[in-house]
Amino acid sequence: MFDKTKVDYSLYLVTDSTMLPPGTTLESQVYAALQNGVTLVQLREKDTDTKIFIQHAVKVQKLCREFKVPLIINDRVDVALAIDADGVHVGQGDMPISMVRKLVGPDKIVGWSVGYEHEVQELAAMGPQGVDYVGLGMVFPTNTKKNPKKSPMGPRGVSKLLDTLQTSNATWCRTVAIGGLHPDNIPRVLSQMCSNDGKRSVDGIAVVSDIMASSEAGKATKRLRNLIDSKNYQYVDFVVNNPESHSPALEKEYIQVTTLNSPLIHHITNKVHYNFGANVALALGSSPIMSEIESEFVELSQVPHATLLLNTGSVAPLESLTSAMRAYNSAGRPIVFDPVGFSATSVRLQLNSHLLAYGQFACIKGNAGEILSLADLNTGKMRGVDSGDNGSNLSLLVEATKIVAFRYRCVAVCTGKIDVVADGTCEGKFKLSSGSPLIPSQIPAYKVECGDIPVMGRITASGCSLGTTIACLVGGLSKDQSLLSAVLTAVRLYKSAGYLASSRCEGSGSFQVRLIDALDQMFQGEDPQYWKATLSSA
Ligand SMILES: Nc1ncnc2c1ncn2[C@@H]1O[C@H](COP(=O)(O)OP(=O)(O)O)[C@@H](O)[C@H]1O
Ligand SMILES: Cc1ncsc1CCOP(=O)(O)O
Ligand SMILES: [Mg+2]
Repeated sequence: MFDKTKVDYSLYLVTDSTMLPPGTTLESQVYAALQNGVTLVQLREKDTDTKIFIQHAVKVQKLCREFKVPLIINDRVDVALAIDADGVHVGQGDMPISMVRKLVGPDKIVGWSVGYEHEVQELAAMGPQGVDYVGLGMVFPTNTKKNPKKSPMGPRGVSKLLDTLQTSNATWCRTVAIGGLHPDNIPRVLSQMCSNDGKRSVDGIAVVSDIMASSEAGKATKRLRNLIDSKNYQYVDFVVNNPESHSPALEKEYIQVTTLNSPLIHHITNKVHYNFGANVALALGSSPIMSEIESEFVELSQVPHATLLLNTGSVAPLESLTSAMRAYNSAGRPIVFDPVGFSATSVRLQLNSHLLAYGQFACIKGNAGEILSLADLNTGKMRGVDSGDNGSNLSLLVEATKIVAFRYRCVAVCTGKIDVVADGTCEGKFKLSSGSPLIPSQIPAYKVECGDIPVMGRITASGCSLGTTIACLVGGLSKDQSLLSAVLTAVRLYKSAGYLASSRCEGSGSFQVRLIDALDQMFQGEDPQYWKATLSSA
């Protein structure tokens, strides 16, 4: 009998014998998985005759006992009782939890599939005698569930369910994330799935096809085991921690390295920003390419120092944006994300939420309306792409920027009269079960300001072109330099250039030209007095 309070949920194999590769059996796959680090097994064999199901269950149970790993039976409470399994897992449409518990008794493990906050509240109301753990999902679409009833929730959706577990004090209940989890997304989702209080992350992940459909199930399991145990998600090929303190001398070094490396800045952006963005990149010693040609994305992402600026102002097709994101994430190259008009329309909200669910961004930048919306702190709906009345008090904007940085494990930038920068990367580290290395309020945040420069907010693509500036400095990074410092340098450079240009222009028309002049001069020149914007802790 297992002490169900001591179950290790970290790597949960859910079986499916419909996807076995030739030459393997259900038992051989389970055995290879048990040998290489699976910590819990669920026998889930839909549409199998009871007799055959029981035959498999007895064999698998024997294997699990050899490795001291609990065996959970999916759906079939009768089979679980018949073989004295260690527990049972039921879905929302299966036998009610109260009946399951009555049949299996208090010591067996009872698991429940959960996808909505009200289902979490329901389990919380049952108390500890109800559900012992929940399968949260589906995180992403998966072919092991026919006609999924729910749209994929992504790591953000799981985090919301973790929030509900926290707010409903279901402290006893453990959690596993399930649905479309594979090596290319597991580190990312493990680093992003966390309650907003920073205290609870998932206790593990459930996988199906990566093991069951693999002709090398043992090797596949070991790879998953290593990803989970690494507790580290280094999503770009330079450091995401920030050992050095920021200084003008450091900024000069970052500018020099950008000039030296002349990063390729791949823009997928809105039509308004095209020309302006390309010229800003050139002024900053970088090499712009504006391309929505999907068939060249992988090739572009492999160019040394390639960086993607994903700006959804006039949205390109979702498939195109997603494939670009996947290419740069796979290449370990940074993506700067500008979700223009994030909540202005349901189309934009859905598109940007999809991108946030499927990709990792090095930097997410937006105006006050966009950042407040991303942090679920926007009282109203954005009107168009402009920030709206961003008279919101600075402390709210700082809080929102920290939340965005925390949720998406990136450096977040909120623009306005005062720009806010927050580093939620937590040095790429994550923890199972016990939340995040940092909670939102502990996220380091900075202010960059240079007084009121109204003209900066009155030209279009000025925010977009800050995105280009950030992409240039981030793209130029060498291996031992830090993401945060590159973003801080970009924001201070751009704000200072805006100040300089505003003192030279005759109005918003000439401001844009003067801005490029100022960027060009400041980037090439040695005049520290141009760097008027101040950086301070927020
Ligand atoms: N009133 C202002 N004073 C100083 N800088 C500003 C002001 N308004 C905007 N900016 C700067 O202009 C750029 C665009 O900011 P914002 O208008 O918030 O973004 P967007 O163009 O995406 O709506 C940012 O670099 C920001 O720092
Ligand atoms: C006007 C407009 N419409 C779609 S994108 C865009 C430009 C937005 O640029 P920015 O975010 O820099 O103001
Ligand atoms: Mg903008």
